[in-house]
Amino acid sequence: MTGTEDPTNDEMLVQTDVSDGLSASSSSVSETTNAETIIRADDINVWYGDEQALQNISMEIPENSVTAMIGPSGCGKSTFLRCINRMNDLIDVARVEGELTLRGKNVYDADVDPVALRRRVGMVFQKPNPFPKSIYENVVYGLKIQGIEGDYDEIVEESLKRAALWDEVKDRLHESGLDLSGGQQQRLCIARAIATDPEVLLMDEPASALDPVATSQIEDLVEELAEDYTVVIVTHNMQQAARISDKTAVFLTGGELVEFDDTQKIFENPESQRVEDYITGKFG
Ligand SMILES: Nc1ncnc2c1ncn2[C@@H]1O[C@H](COP(=O)(O)OP(=O)(O)OP(=O)(O)O)[C@@H](O)[C@H]1O
Repeated sequence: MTGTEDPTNDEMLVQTDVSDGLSASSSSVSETTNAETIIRADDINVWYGDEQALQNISMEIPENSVTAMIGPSGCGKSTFLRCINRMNDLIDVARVEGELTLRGKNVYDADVDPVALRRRVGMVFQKPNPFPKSIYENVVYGLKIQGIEGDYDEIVEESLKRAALWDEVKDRLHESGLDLSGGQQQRLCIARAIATDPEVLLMDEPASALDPVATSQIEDLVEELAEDYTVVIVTHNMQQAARISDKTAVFLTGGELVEFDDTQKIFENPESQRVEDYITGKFG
C-alpha cells in the first residue's frame, strides 16, 4: 500500500469485517494448565483446491495465554490461524472442514456472522502496515467502520498505552502513522487491533520484519497483552516461541500437528522424535 491509497489489504479487511458473532505473559506453565479453554479445534481439515494444507488438527487453546505455532515453511501455521477468524473464507479455493469453537460456539455454524467473529478475534500481520492516516485515526478506524460509539480520546489513549506506544506518540497523535519507525508502526497496528476490544489476538509473525530491539519490545508486549487477551502467534523464531509462549503447537510438513503441549515440555522433553529433530535444527 502506498501512502496515498486507501487501505485495501487484509488488515483493513479485518478492521472492516470486525463489526460481532465471537496472552501469557510468560506466566508459569502451571498457571495456564488449568485455564479455561477459549478455542477448541476438532478435526480441522483445510484444502486449497485439491491440495490439503491441514490434516485433522485438534487442540485446545487456554484463555489469557500465549500459544505459539511453529514449524517449517508451508506446514500450515498461517492457514490454521486464519481458521480461527475465518479469514480463509476470503480465499476462493479454500475449504475448511471440522469444528472450531470459540467459547463453545462453532465459528463455522451457519448462524455465525464472520464479520462479528472478526470483531472478537483481532489480527496483526507480519508487515507493520498502518493506514495512511494519523496515529489517532488508525486507532479509531475499526471503531468508526463498525459504528462503535464511545469516548474515542479515551479509547485511543488506553489502546496506545496497552500497546506500549502512548509515551512515544502522545504529543503527535495527529501526525501520520506512516512516519513512525517499523516497531512503532507494528505497535500501532496492535493498538488498532485492540481498540475494538477483541477477546483473541492472532499474530502472524508480528516481529519478523523488525530489528532486534523492536522485536524485543513486541515480545514484551505480547507477554503483557496475554493478561487481558488470548494470544495465538505464528513465529519462525523458535527462541521467541520458547521465550514468550505458554503452549506450543508444532506443525510439520503436510499440515500435520505433531505435538501440542506446554512450551517448556516441547522444548525440553518433546514426546516426538520429529519434534526434537525440528527444534534442535536437524531439519526444517
Ligand atoms: N491462498 C492460497 N492458495 C493456495 N494455496 C495456499 C494458499 N495459502 C496457502 N497455501 C498453501 O497451503 C500450505 C500451507 O500454507 P501456510 O501459509 O498456511 O503455511 P505456513 O506454515 O504459514 O508457511 P510460512 O511459514 O511459509 O508462512 C502451503 O502449501 C501453501 O502453499
